Amino acid sequence: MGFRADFNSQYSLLEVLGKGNFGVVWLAASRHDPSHQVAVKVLPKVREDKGKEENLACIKREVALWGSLSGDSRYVAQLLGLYEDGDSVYLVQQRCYGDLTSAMQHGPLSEACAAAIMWCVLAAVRDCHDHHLAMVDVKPQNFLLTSPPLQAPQHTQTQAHPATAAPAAAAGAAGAAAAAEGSGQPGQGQGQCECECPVPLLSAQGYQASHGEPSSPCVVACDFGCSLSYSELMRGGRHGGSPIFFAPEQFGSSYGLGVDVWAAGVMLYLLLSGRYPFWDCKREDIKPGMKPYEVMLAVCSAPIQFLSPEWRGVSRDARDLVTRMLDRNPATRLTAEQALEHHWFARWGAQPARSAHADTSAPSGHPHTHAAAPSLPASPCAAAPKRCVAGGSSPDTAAAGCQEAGSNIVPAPAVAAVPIALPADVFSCSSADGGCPADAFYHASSSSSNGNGNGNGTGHALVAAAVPHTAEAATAAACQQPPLQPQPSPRLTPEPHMQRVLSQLRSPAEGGGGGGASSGSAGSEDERLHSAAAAPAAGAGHGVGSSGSSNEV
Ligand SMILES: Nc1ncnc2c1ncn2[C@@H]1O[C@H](COP(=O)(O)OP(=O)(O)OP(=O)(O)O)[C@@H](O)[C@H]1O
Repeated sequence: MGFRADFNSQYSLLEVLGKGNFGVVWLAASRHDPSHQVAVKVLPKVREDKGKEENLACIKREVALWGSLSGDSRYVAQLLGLYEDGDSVYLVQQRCYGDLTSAMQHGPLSEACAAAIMWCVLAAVRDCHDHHLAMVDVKPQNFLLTSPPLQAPQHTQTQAHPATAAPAAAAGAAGAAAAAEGSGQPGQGQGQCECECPVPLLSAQGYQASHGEPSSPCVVACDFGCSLSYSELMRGGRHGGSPIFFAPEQFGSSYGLGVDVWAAGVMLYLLLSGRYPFWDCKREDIKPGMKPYEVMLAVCSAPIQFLSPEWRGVSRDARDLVTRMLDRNPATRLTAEQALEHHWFARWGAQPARSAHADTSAPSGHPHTHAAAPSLPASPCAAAPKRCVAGGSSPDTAAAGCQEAGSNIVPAPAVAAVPIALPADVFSCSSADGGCPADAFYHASSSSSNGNGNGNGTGHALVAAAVPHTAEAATAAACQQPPLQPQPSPRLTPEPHMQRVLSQLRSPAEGGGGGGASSGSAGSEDERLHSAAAAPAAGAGHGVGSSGSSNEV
């Protein structure tokens, strides 16, 4: 393949970080400088389901797309070196700490946290689009944490998301905090600062780190196996990816870059509520074994609502952004660039107007390669509107309480539903608490991930403060505890052979030219890509059928 053949003399494999469908990701150290640790994805050259040549062509294609992006975007996991031997290919890359699902396992995230993460997600998508590439498989599993996640923080007991705390628990930990806050009514406290976040990015420094030089983003994109270049999109996109993140037009035969923004919208909904937008189930409870047509019906026609308890206390700005990203019309859906300019981000300190972050002097010529740090408030905690503890049973009660506490909470309006009859079980949840039995559906596209890649925080202890005695103290502790320092991870330098190998891979003969598609005029092509004809929702089924309708998702 033209890759270097001396992997073993350059790196030693230390431990398995995770397993994918086709390869194993190892933690490895440089033999010359053992403190230099990297992740290495080891892929077999021969796979049972593919001939060797076909398999190698797929690897080359993905490497070409990834290499081109990672050289230009700081929001994409860095590809540092390419090696091979008789049996395997070794992709040396930036060491990360598990994927975003690990940060979501304790329930919804605060808005501050979700904003920091979503900024990086959208910036990665934008950078892909600047390269005339659709990422296509935007989902939490494909964004890796650049710092070790906070281990199940003790303070979640006092700062549990209002909707995730069972009443009994609320009467205990959160209730005690609320009582001490002065409400005198356990479980009805309001105005709790939303500073919990499993991603170590709560401090002003941390937030800045996710936005500007020189620190690193909190998450970076990986896995470009489903990505499609401009010409591939124009020929009619394929049905790669995870259907639950599909945009309506993706069930049809033609789609454009907008599918990534839709998927990012699904992610944002998930981050803020722990639920998928079109199913009233918690993420882990989604009904297993849904057929593609069932997913399609929901995605194409179910109302986008914010009625579940998790949305109490979430700002109108956040819901507005979700709604605009989940616009079923790809022609009017926000672009990634427009989404980054949404005032929800400005609310958290980012001012990502094109003029603010564009760096047209960047050598690559890509205007977003080096984002300038937006101006920041002194502290995101100080600037942050507070999130209610949902003491009342109705959204109105919670809203009133939050408004008293200085927030802009309003009862959540439902987005108009498209009237279409759906099989009841598409939305049904089977267990008593509204949950469904299993999560097979969600994990269908990465079923063999074993979750080993979360990192154990070795050397990066992020110790939760002692449980505060009052809600005020809890707020203060959360806001004033020493800034959680993202681990400094300066841009690593790709090995010298990378440039040569990547340019070979990008040659037209290799067909890996997605990354090279950035030549030529962007304007009208971009517009077409962003709004490539969507299959009408009601008639979108043919696309699924063509990709094998009997397959479960
Ligand atoms: N650079 C990295 N640093 C740390 N952990 C990583 C890194 N890349 C991947 N991982 C972890 O390794 C595991 C497997 O990753 P991999 O990319 O092979 O999975 P996958 O998305 O299922 O891939 P595929 O479907 O292409 O086989 C995941 O759990 C992921 O969190």
